[in-house]
Amino acid sequence: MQRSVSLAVKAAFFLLIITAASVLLLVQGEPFYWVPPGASRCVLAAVAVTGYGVLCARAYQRHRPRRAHMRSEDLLLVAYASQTGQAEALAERTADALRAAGLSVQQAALADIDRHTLVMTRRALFIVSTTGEGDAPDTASAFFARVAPALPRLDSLEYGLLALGDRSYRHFCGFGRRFDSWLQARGAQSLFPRIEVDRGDVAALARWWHQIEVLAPTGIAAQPNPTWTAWTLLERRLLNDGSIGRPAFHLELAPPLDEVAHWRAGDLVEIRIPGNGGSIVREYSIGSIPADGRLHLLVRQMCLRQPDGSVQLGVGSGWLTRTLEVGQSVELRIRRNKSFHGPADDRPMILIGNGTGLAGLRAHLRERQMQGRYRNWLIFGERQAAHDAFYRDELEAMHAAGAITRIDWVFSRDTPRRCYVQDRLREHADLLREWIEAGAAIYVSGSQKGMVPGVNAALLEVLGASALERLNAEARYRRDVY
Ligand SMILES: Cc1cc2nc3c(=O)[nH]c(=O)nc-3n(C[C@H](O)[C@H](O)[C@H](O)COP(=O)(O)O)c2cc1C
Repeated sequence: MQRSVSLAVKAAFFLLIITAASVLLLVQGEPFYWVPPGASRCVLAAVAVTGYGVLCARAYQRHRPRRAHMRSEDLLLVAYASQTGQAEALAERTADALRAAGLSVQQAALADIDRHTLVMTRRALFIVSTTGEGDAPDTASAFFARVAPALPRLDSLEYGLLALGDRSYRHFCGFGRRFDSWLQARGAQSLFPRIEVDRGDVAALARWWHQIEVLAPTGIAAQPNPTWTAWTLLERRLLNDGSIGRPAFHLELAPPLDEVAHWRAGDLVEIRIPGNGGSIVREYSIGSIPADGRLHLLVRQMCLRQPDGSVQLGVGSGWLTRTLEVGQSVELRIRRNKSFHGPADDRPMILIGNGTGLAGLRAHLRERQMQGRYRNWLIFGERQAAHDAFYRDELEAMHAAGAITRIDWVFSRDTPRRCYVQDRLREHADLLREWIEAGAAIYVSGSQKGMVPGVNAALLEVLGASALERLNAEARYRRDVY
């Protein structure tokens, strides 16, 4: 900024001189008495050309040092691949800590890194999670489709890798491990052995911070997690009385009096569930927007069968829907989940979800209404129309008011043949293609088991693999899965 201002001042000064000389020339005829008559115009032209050349050279120099800087030893790339925001949040904290220690850091989503940047980078930290069945987060698949195939070897790259995962899945840190092997195969050198984090494992994260400290010669400031704040449960309502499905509750929480909470549709909340052996953390999609003044959750009571055959409520959902009482406080913190934020422009949005996946979609619909973006198509699936049409009145009112273009309610148990959201997509294949041609983005929210793969298969059928890949690369196909 500073430099472009001084360049502009120089350019203005230069123009002033030329103008002044031209005026002199017009008024006095021959201002340059030391040159032969008639040569003044040549002198002016020479001055103009030289000045222009100097300006160009300065502009070129302005860019050159930056590129040289990119090469410098201490520029560090912190890249992340995240599905639900944890890797992204860690990348941000890592980058902040290193910047505070005086290093030049570039932080970026893996999907936004181009070939040039990766080839120029000497040191990088990668923080990547695994989703699906050992899969890469959606945004990272764009990197592998677009950048990875064209990359030369990365022999001069040194890197550290933090892989986030959950051991209860079959392919623990599946993507992190594959990404590590891919880097090795390209000739990149690891700065330290890959660190794998099982469900936020504190010891593994401490190892990461130790390695970060080693990279920062002056040491880094302690990196506590963003602080927890005590919110108050103001309301809890059963939404599916009489349903054959497990009870689903609408919860409303108010922030502490002195807190102005900020979040966007698509963000999540981490809740500290107190227990005998210490607290555990559970995460939920936020179902409201800050303008609502309250944080809304849609929580399904989970049941776990114990080894002795008895049935127990899930730790998080049991506490939130039964133990916790209205008026009591809940320790929580909001987590940004950029990969499920709404489109930046007013393109149409197709929102597909089932069960409690409606929470995040509802937040989007409310945000879109606030933004005056009304081209929204909601496709929501549950079991029975009589009991499971969560938020029906509110959503139908938005539809009637024109804030939602179209709603498809799909109830699987109301018809002899079970019908799911993916079937509805196939039924409306033409309409779907029309919306996509009009630039629509697809947002899917719901369970990994059944719905999300089912919707993916239907989209593949209707739109084709390359179109779906393109949508993914353009961030027009986003998923919030659990
Ligand atoms: C739908 C879903 C599928 C997952 N699949 C895997 C998996 O196959 N292997 C694994 O190690 N972790 C798996 N996880 C756990 C995530 O990797 C872990 O929660 C991680 O911290 C999420 O980081 P993120 O928020 O940056 O995406 C899965 C999580 C979800 C919600």
